Amino acid sequence: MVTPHPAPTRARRARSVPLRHVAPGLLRDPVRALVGFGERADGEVVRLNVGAFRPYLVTDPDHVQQVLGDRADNFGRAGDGAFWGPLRRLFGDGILGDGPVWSDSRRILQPLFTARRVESVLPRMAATIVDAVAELDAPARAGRPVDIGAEQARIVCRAVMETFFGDRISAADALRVIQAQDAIATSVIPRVLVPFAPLALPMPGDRAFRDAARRIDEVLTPAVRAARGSDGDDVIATLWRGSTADGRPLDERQVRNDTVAMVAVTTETTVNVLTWLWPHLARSPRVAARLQEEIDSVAGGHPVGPEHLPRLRYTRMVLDELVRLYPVGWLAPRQVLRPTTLGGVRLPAGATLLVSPLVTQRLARHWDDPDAFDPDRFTPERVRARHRYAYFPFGGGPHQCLGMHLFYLEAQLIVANLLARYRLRVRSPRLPAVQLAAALRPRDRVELDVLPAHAGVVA
Ligand code: HEM
Repeated sequence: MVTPHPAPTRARRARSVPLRHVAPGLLRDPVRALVGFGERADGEVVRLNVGAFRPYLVTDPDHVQQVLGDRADNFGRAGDGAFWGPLRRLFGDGILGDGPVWSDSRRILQPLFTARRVESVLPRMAATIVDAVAELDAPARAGRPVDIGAEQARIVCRAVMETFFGDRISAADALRVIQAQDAIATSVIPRVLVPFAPLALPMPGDRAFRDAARRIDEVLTPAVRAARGSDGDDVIATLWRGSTADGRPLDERQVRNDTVAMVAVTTETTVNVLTWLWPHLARSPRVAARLQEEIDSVAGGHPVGPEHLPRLRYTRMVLDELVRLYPVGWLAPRQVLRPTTLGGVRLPAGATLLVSPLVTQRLARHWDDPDAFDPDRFTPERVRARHRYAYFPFGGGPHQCLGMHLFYLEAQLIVANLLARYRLRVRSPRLPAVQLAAALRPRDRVELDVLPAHAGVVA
């Protein structure tokens, strides 16, 4: 049922939070500055006074629920507004958009990522992950440190390209796409920071963005064309077989747009978020010991497969805590479609709302000691006691993330297999700084020494 929209008449204007309160920190420590905005809002819908750009910040779980879920029909994701406008130059219309085109893409892609469907590909995915992890034997033998972000990218690309893209894109090509995505993520920052600048106005980063988008198309367009008319239950063949609500087949543009989007979301999300795990474990020896103990007792030093996952409960809690602190989809901007009110505040049509799991998930009014890494926040009792939208790393409502099941199962397999086979030691326990690009990503590399967990590993 759609909740009626409150009449805009009796509402008040939003309180304004001026930029000078937080500007000094915005460049130095953007996460702290954004959470600072959220703390100042104190649960109200407030207006951020960022020069010409004056979006509304929505932090309270009840309000988030209305925007993303209950009243999502009045808060659109489409438009050339904050964030999505610049990214549309790469992803076009499709699964990362809104309206009828998005709805066709969502209906076609959703069945590929249900819990059941992901579980059905798990045996194959687990075998690939076990193999890809074992390639770390070489640096372990040589005593050579590894860049764990690069290793995770290698492991994820192999696992996902095989199971969701039917090997139509080689792991090497997928790594090339990831490199171009890295360039996209950083070159789009000026436009994310100055969201009111028209796209026609040249800005720093535009050329790098265009070059990277071209490199992505050079890899993915041939794969898209080759898959036309073929069988298979992979992402690209499924898109070609899909049709619009009025029965027309998708055109090449939409298949291309959705392929580019799905390669991006299946790769950089998991790769980026896992990078923070290792320094956090080094800084929280009790968490590290409990995680290791669970993996050892469940898998007994053997490769970890799908049959072990239901018993890796603490591993799952560690991942829950990781995406609380580092929700890759850190910002979900929305546009008000018809005048309405939210939390007693008047919202005109066209206004931009900023909903951010990064902010709500670090607010002291909802989380004790919010910056501490504490997986025990995710015991079933504590989860039940919390508002559904105090924690929404995967969004909610009609645009809820398609990849949630994939993320948890894949990440559990990667982490558990790494720790079943090796002892990983970070060279520095310093946490990588957070870069707020199109997705949230670590600004610094994390280097690890790889030691064999038992004598059988490095013969
Ligand atoms: C740590 C991992 C991930 C996080 C934190 C995450 C987070 C999110 C969030 C917050 C949204 C909602 C955006 C909005 O409401 O505007 C979203 C959407 C989406 N995610 Fe994820 N995601 C992750 C991994 C994945 C993976 C592995 C996939 C692969 C299938 C994926 C596919 C998608 C898609 C297709 C959408 C758009 C859905 C739609 O608009 O209908 N995500 N994700």
